[in-house]
Amino acid sequence: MQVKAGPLLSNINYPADLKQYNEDDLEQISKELRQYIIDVVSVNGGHFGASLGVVELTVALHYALNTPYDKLVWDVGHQAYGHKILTGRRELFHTNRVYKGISGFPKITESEYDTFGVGHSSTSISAALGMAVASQLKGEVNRQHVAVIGDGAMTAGLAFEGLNHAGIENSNVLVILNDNCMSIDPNVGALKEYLTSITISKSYNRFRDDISSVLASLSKLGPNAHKYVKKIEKSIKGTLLKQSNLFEALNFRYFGPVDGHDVKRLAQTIKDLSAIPGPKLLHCITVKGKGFALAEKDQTKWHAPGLFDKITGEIKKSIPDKPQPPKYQDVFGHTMVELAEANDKIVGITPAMPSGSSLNIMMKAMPTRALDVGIAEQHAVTFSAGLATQGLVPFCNIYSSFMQRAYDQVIHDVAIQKLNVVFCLDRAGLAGADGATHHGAYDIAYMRCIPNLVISSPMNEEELRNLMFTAQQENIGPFVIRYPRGNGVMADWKRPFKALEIGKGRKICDGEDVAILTIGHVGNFAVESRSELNSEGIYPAHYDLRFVKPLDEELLHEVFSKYKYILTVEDGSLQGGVGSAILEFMADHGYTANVIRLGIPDQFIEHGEQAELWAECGYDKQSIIEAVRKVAVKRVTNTMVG
Ligand SMILES: Cc1ncc(C[n+]2csc(CCOP(=O)(O)OP(=O)(O)O)c2C)c(N)n1
Ligand SMILES: CC(=O)[C@@H](O)[C@H](O)COP(=O)(O)O
Ligand SMILES: [Mg+2]
Repeated sequence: MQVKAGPLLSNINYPADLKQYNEDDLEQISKELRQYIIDVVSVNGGHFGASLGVVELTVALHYALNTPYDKLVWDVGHQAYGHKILTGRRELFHTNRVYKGISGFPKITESEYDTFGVGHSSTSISAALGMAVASQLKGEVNRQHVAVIGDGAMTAGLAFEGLNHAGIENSNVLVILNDNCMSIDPNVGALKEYLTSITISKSYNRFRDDISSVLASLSKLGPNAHKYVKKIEKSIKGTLLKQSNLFEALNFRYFGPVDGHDVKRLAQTIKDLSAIPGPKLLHCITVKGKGFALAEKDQTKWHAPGLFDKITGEIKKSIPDKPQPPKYQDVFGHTMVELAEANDKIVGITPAMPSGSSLNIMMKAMPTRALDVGIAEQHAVTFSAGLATQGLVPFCNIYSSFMQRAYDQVIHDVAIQKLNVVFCLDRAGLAGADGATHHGAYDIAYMRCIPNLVISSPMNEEELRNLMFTAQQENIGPFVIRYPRGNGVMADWKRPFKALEIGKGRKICDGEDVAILTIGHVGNFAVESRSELNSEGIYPAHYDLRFVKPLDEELLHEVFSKYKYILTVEDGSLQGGVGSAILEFMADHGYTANVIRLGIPDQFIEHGEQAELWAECGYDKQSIIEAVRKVAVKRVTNTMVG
């Protein structure tokens, strides 16, 4: 749905248009930009609070900088809607995150203003530094390199690796720390406490005022201004502040805290800072959800609320004809509490996704036994390993695509030492509207090659519970359970726990000619395909593998000795996935059969509804029907039982 922009915003297609306006118009432009984001996101969905919080910062940056010559890098990118609207995509913004529409994150192929593709957090400082060093090496002059990073993203080790390096490079990098005290859930950790303390500390406020007056006089001082700043800095700050300010100690010049909603002052400050060479950090205080009262009040709920009524703030729920099964994440959350009540060794860990993983259910019920460790996947894994060395049973819940960050930790800290860590990989498979950066496409392939791991995937909620129950038993070793974004299939999922035999799959039905082998939730697509195929006289067998590793060899010997065609279906990359494992089994045991593999092809899949993407990749119900039809022989009658 197309939405009309306000009178000033409708004249702005690119930053050059913005620059035609007077500084005094920036407030009105910010107002219209904020309203435009509200208007579109309310009917289209997407991330919300983060973009509202940086409206003024976005306007100020594009007003003060010379983008795209100056390089502006957004961290995570979920806050970059204003940036998209001001850089040639206002008219397209209604297609944000829609299948074949524009991406919800900055993307290098989408616009020259998107300097770096993002989606995963905490990359901005390293990327901006890389650009700044490249500028130096290429002899480019007067180019600014700006990283805008949130306080949540700043909790990651990667952000500190970037700061640590930038502090000795003397490159032209400005880090803007967008501090709203929030990650998706409230931000956590000692850094957050430090940022709060410098925000309220009197000496820093005094320091901020001193710096502000220096900056105010800068424009009068001309091109040699930075020399004066250095001199004054020396006398104001001395070693005392350097020692007491984390960023100063890392050789950054620290400015702030400043009001991140005072657009005019922000624009002036950014212009002034551009005249100062070397690494600088501007600490901006903003409010996530700014300008939409409910979003300011419940910032977690309004991080990405779905569709809503922009007047009443009512979040719209699509009303299904029948009650929906629960989300896999909620089954995980409730089951954690049940298991932890019975087993006091269990601990829950999430790197900054309490709501997304539903570990918040356990955090509420057992606050000392469920921990949010910040956006720190590597730490989450090694911390879990540490817990496991002491006989505890950590359930470390990480979205499949974010687990890519912690690969070495899985191998080096957990698998080699065969520690009892349970990895619950949520959002495994195609994640939907977040697109290529967030699809959990690779976990099967990248985990399958690691010795000592058990890798499993439940076909429904009961299986998820039973796999969790199985994984927490003593001396099981590292255990991976992968499950997708969204709902399961069972109304009555809360059934008594049952231990599953590791490496054992199950036969769902016998058949003729073709055997379908599935792993995880996509097994339901095969079940759904059956009635249509049966009505045509086609009767494929169906097996749910349940374990990717170890494979159920007995089951596979049965399949290869009975069926001519074997169709594998997985919600993961074909390269190195379950289908590949079946081909390896076939080669290792000298079988010959026609193995047809359905899954994610060797390309990055863009954004859209999950169902659209499953169809595009060719492993939804319809694709299974078509693949089986191509090879199966039609029978007039059949005696097979389902
Ligand atoms: C590596 C990684 N882990 C987790 C996430 C999920 N995530 C997206 S935004 C976000 C919170 C970011 O907080 P902050 O940087 O402060 O930005 P804000 O939303 O507050 O503006 C998280 C945890 C991610 N995108 N990347
Ligand atoms: C930007 C980001 O990484 C998160 O906000 C992500 O979009 C969450 O995804 P879910 O909605 O699947 O929790
Ligand atoms: Mg934040």
